[in-house]
Amino acid sequence: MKRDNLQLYFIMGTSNVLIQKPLNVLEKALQSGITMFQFREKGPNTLTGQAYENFAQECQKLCQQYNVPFIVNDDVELAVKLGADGVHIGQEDLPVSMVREKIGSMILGVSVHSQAELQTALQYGADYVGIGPIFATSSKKDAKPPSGTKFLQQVRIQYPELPIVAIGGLNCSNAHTVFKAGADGIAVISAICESEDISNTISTLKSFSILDKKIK
Ligand SMILES: Cc1ncsc1CCOP(=O)(O)O
Ligand SMILES: C=C1C=NC(C)=NC1=N
Ligand SMILES: [Mg+2]
Repeated sequence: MKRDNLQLYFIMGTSNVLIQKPLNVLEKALQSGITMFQFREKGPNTLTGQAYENFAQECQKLCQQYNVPFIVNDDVELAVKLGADGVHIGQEDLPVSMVREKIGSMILGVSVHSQAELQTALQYGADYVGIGPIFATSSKKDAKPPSGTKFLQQVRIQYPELPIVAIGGLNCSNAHTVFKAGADGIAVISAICESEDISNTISTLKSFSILDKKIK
């Protein structure tokens, strides 16, 4: 995984897409240039069983067509079964050590909210860390309170080379702040799922990271 893969990391499940069809939203996002995708089918009235697996497979197929890494949230078994490009786990999921054993050299992303959680993630060779929620979000029911960019800045200073993606309430009007704080990329759900113009939203979100590189 290259740090650039994290630039615009789209996360979606059926519960995040209100009107359009989830697979149409994903295809549009892939055509518009997302750089990584996370399958996150979680929460009330989401797909289960064979339908769940089929949906994941459809998403994976689309990502393969556009040569974009396909990451599975939480469900390590599914990721291994599908031969996904990676998994993303939180601290409440399987212990990071066990996951690394199960997935071998697949991409391993870990959510971290504290120095202790960061050390655990690094100890077991996380390929990237997810830091957030930066701002308030309604896409994750059990999200912790918004942390702002303080912890993000701290981690960047401590680990200049660590791939970091910021997440939580990110959109076209605030994404620039997390790139300035040192994130390699942003992870978004609603900014894309609820966008009136997905390609415009995506090109705007991506512009901040290129812009910041020039400014730096
Ligand atoms: C999965 C997750 N983890 C921390 S916040 C969040 C939800 C992000 O969704 P949105 O981009 O719509 O705020
Ligand atoms: C909670 C999360 C934090 N960060 C990322 C990238 N994905 C998640 N599901
Ligand atoms: Mg989780």
